[in-house]
Amino acid sequence: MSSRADIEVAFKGQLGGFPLDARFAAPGHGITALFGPSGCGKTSVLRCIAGLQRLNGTCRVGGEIWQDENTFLPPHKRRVGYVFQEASLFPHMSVRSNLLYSSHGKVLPPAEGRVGFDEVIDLLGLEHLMARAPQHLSGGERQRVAIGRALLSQPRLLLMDEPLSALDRQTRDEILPFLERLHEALAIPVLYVTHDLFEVERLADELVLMRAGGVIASGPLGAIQSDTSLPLALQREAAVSLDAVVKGFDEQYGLLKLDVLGAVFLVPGRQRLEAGTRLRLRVGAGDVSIALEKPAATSILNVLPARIRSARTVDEREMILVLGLGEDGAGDGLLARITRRSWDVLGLSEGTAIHAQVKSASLASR
Ligand SMILES: Nc1ncnc2c1ncn2[C@@H]1O[C@H](COP(=O)(O)OP(=O)(O)OP(=O)(O)O)[C@@H](O)[C@H]1O
Repeated sequence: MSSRADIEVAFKGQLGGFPLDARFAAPGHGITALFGPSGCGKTSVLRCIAGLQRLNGTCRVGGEIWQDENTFLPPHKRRVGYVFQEASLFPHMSVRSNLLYSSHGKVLPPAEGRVGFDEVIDLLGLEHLMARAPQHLSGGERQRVAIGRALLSQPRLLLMDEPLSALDRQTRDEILPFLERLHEALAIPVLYVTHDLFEVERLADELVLMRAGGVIASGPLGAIQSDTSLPLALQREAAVSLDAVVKGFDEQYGLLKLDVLGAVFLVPGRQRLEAGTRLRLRVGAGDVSIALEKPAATSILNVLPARIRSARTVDEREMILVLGLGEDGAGDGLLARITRRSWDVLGLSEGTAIHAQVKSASLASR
């Protein structure tokens, strides 16, 4: 049974003149994003975890001690897979040989707990590229091969350092679904460094917020997104990511019915999806408004019973509210950015039962 503390890191020291003091715990499954502005120390934390940079501290992964006051395992004993911004493939080897590098050119037979060769090829869509040389691959294809090679080294932990930031937007959008599929199919925990909130919203299960060499908060994505004491919820583009399950499809209007905790959303769907498919919904704080009564006639598709969990003033004009979906407010959380005037005119307070009107919610497959 995995627990939140399957990955525990704490590093403290100076990198040149830069003080790093970073401590967090993360579960041994899913994607944990390390998010923060450029130069806040994200890469340095990954390098410390990989054993490539040595600072005082501790690092425990899945019950193994990689570093503590008495231990410092060298990088090759840590079993990490590392994916960098730029894919560094061996130029003289085919895609297939690159993928099989860590198993000395051999496809290992399937075994319990081992990432299978065919599975990786399939998940990353590499079948048709196997005989190619790296110089004949697009940037996105190269990065997919680099991810495959890292996975086939059978890591206990996959470290990804801005794996999409060297790619143009279109290529990034092509790769994201592959990362989402990996995340569904494989049990290897991933620490994913990014300064792109969009990637966090789409991929992360857990979030470690970093600033100036330190960790200001860490925990499940939804909890961090909707913590109004943190900077994320106060940003203009604040949003929550909801994990939803397809319940049905309205053929006539092309609408997907999606279950989240405490509500059912109707969202325009590109295609019919199997009931039970998992999707991620993004709901921006600016797309949610509040009604005390259920509006009798509205063009808004999603008008959802909810309760106000908490509220915080952002500036002289606006407030940010945390809502709990459902009549009892015990479901998933939403953020709503409203004016202070509306708060006063509607006589809102914490605990008030309201209707959340969601003007738009965008979909990403999981
Ligand atoms: N070995 C080192 N010697 C001296 N300074 C270092 C060393 N490693 C990192 N630094 C400094 O530590 C700070 C944090 O760097 P780091 O690359 O970890 O940040 P980051 O959050 O990953 O940034 P980016 O998003 O731009 O990659 C920077 O000021 C960097 O110059």
